[in-house]
Amino acid sequence: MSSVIIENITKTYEKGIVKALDNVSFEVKSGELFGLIGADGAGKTTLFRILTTLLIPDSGKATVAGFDVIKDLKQIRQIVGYMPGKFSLYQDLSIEENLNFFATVFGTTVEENFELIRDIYVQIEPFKKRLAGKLSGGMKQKLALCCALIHEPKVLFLDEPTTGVDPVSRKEFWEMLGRLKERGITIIVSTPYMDEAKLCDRIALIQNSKILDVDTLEGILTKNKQNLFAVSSDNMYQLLKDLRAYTDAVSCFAFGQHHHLQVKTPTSSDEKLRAYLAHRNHTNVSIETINPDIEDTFIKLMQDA
Ligand SMILES: Nc1ncnc2c1ncn2[C@@H]1O[C@H](COP(=O)(O)OP(=O)(O)OP(=O)(O)O)[C@@H](O)[C@H]1O
Repeated sequence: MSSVIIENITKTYEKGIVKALDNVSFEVKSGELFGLIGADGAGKTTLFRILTTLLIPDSGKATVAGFDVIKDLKQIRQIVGYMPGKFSLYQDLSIEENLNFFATVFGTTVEENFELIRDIYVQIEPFKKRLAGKLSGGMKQKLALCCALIHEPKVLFLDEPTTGVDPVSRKEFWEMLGRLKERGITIIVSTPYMDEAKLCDRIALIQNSKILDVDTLEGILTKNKQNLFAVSSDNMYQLLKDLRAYTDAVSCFAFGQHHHLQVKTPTSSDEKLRAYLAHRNHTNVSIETINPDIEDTFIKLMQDA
C-alpha cells in the first residue's frame, strides 16, 4: 500500500519565473525508508512543504496516508512529523522545554509517547536544561527528531537532517532511522549526500525541479550501465581537457584523485586510450575500468535529461 502519492505536482515562485517542481510524480510505500536525493535548489524543501500542507502546489495532486494535501490539511498535520532543514527548534528554550512545547501543540505529553523517542532522548537527556541554541549540530539534530516524533506520526518527513553534521553523528542518525522504520513509520528523508542512497529502501533522484528516476539503488545502477574508466596522470588539469577531447569520450568529470571517463564503445580498450594519452605527453598514467556508482549515474541521468 502507498503511504504518499504524488501526481504531477508543479510549483513555481515569483509569479511563475522560478520553477521549483516540474510535473513531479512518485509514490512512497507504507513503511518504506525513502530517500529524496538532490543538490541545493533541486526542489526538495518545496516538495516537503507541500506534503506537510505548508505550501499549496500550482497544479497536481498529492495524498499522505490517504488524505489530500489541500483538502485534508488538519488530518495530515496530526499524522505527519516534519523536521525542517532549518529553524525547527526554539533556540531560547531548553531541550526539555522544546520537547514539552511540541508535545503540547499536538495535545499529547512527552510521557505518553516516550517509548518512541527513548533511544534518541537518552543521548541528550544529560543536557536537558541546556538551551537549544547552545547545543552542538548533532545534538540539535537529535532534539529536532525527538520533537518531530513526539506525537507518534505515521509519516515522518526529514529535510536534510544530516547536512553539516559530523560523520559519526550522521552514522548514528541513520541507525536511529532504521530503528524507527522497524516500528512501521514511513520515513521520507532528503539529502544532498549521494552515499546515503544505499541506506534507503528506494530513492528518487531530483535535479532542477525534475525527478530523474525512482527505484532501488541497485535498480538505478543496473538500468544505467555505462562504460567507465578511472584515469589519472601527473597533470590532472590537462588530463581532464584531453580526456574530454578523446574521440570515444561521452563525458569526463573530476572525481577525487581520478577523472571518470565515460566512453561510447563497450569494448573500448585502455590500450587505445593509453596510446592517446602518451601522444599527448602525459606521464605516470593510470587507467582502470570501473563500475559506475550513484554519483556517476546521477551525472549520466542529468546529461540524458
Ligand atoms: N520562497 C521562495 N521564493 C522564491 N524562490 C524560491 C523560494 N523557495 C525556494 N525557491 C527556489 O525554488 C527552487 C527549489 O528550492 P528548494 O528550497 O525547494 O530546493 P532544495 O532542494 O530544498 O534546496 P535547498 O537545500 O537549497 O533548500 C530553488 O531555485 C530556490 O531558489
